[in-house]
Amino acid sequence: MSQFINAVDGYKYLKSRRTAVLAYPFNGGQGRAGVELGGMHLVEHGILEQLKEMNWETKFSANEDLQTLQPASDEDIVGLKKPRYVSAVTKRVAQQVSDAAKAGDFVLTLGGDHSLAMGTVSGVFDAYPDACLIWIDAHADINTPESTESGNMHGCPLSFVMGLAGEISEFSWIKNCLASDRLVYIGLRDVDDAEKKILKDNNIKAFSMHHVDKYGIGKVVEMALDHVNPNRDRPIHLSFDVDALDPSVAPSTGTPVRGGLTFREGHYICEALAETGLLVAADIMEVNPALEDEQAVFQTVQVGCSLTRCCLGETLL
Ligand SMILES: NC(=[NH2+])NCCC[C@H](N)C(=O)O
Ligand SMILES: [Mn+2]
Ligand SMILES: [Mn+2]
Repeated sequence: MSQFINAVDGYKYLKSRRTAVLAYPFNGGQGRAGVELGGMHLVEHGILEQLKEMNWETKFSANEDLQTLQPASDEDIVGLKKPRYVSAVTKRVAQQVSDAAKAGDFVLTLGGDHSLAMGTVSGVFDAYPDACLIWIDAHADINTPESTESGNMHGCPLSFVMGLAGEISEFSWIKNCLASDRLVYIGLRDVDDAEKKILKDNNIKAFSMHHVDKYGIGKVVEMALDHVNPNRDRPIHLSFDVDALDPSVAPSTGTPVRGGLTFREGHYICEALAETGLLVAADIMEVNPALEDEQAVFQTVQVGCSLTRCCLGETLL
């Protein structure tokens, strides 16, 4: 395709075969300790070497100093927990993601909890305003400050980037960058009543596990792309919460829900998106190595690494 003058090995929007790997040791968007260790576990499991082996140059940021962004006091705002900490961290995420995307790198974000996506989505859409977002999750993560029952901001990131969260001065840096027809979900099975109303009112396309069973994952990914990317020309941001996978596949995560994607369905999604040549960024979120036994942690970290490699083309022939 001639419009993609910088096409790099099938990745049409990248300027070189380089991945910016951004790890964020952050757990402030939810209540369970350990999720801050997820990204480094993927690194210790060898994700950087694996990508090098696949001929990707990697540029790694560990963001070990995130704690310094935590304010001394952080009172709830409209029921949101740790709002200032989440805002400060995700603001940094947005800047780093935007810089890397503008440099033409593939942006790989390793969480940490899913509130980090306030930053990744802000950053990707700053660099690529025409992008679309594919959100793989058991949950919709679109609660507003008013609708959230838990107050955990990992259940809210999408309402902030879609302009549904209302005016909160602490989050005034976040732009309404994501239109409702540029978002599609796959894997949903635990959606709050208030979130169902938000999805309906805003006409947001969602493929639940029911649809995966009904149509099969191949057809679901095709329908998802038809919705957000009908001409197959927009950059794609994939945000993958490992709790989309069945707990038998990815047990070490903070909010597991039974009846999830199989190992192959999860990998198929990553492969099919890599195959479009339009993928510019991927988030691998909510791996919590403090949960379940050693074997479960190994399995979850391993699956996080293999999903990542599929996004970067490992299994394409
Ligand atoms: N990223 C996640 N695992 N989110 C879980 C969110 C659960 C629930 N809907 C909430 O808002 O608290
Ligand atoms: Mn989830
Ligand atoms: Mn999530």
